[in-house]
Amino acid sequence: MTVAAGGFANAQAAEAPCLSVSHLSLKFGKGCPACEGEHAKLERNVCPVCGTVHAVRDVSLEVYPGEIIGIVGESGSGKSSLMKCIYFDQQATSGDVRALPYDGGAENILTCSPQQKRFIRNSVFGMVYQNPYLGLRMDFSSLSNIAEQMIAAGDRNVGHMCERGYYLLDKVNIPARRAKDAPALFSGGMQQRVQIAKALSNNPPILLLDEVTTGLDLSVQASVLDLILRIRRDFNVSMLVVSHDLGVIRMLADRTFVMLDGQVIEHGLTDQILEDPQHAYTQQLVYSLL
Ligand SMILES: Nc1ncnc2c1ncn2[C@@H]1O[C@H](COP(=O)(O)OP(=O)(O)OP(=O)(O)O)[C@@H](O)[C@H]1O
Repeated sequence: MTVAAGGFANAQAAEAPCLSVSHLSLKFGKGCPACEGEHAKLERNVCPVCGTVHAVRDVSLEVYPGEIIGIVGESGSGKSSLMKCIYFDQQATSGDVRALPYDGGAENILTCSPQQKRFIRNSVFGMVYQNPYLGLRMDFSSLSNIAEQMIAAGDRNVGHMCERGYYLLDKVNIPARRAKDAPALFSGGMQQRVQIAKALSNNPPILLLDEVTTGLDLSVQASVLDLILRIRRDFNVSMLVVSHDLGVIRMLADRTFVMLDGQVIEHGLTDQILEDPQHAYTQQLVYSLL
């Protein structure tokens, strides 16, 4: 198993996407002839005949090195399910996902063994959840949270873990004097910053961020968004950012995919989507932002 950390050295690799998702689908239920295939008839994302929920339908996207891709859509559109499938929190029903940093993208990582998936989760991806309770051990110190992630990737050098922990906490603006405090004692914005530091522990080339600013005060939200942009610049990581808030996507994403009822209904450069939305739903989203 090999992983190229923190971006790609040669120009050829920089041309290739670091993450490719092809025809990814996730359904809850068995499906039936009425809801499968090209002429499927669904009510929103639900089959009116068998009740199967088609949470993600045939989604394809590519993320290039150093790029931030935004996924936007209303609640229930399938954004989080898509992210969960990529990070193996949820088993996709079908599809193909390749990560260039993992064996040069030779394998569909959805079909990897549990051991390979653990490696990919620890070393190729860094995950930041909306709910910090999912990403952090609230009663461990912030330093221990980072060390835990490094141990999971095979690091056993206490000095190295400590050094990296202080370095990353400093990068996310957590002062050294709070490094031994548990995240349970921190504000929501600080918890998200510790989650970001933990996600960066093993220098993963791809960060996955799921509604990371939802529920935070506006000023705290702005500081976390600034931090994310700084992290992209300093660590040269690619990011997949999920949010229901087009304002967040506008600030972060180079390209944007709009999801509705499990499908991508529109995608393009974020500026293009904002200036000239084509789909009626995207137009509604954009006008509500003005
Ligand atoms: N375990 C499950 N069983 C059945 N349906 C599910 C399950 N998990 C999710 N869904 C459905 O899948 C669809 C997509 O959900 P998902 O959470 O991905 O949406 P979302 O766009 O991320 O919305 P939110 O931000 O509210 O989570 C929704 O219709 C949801 O009800």
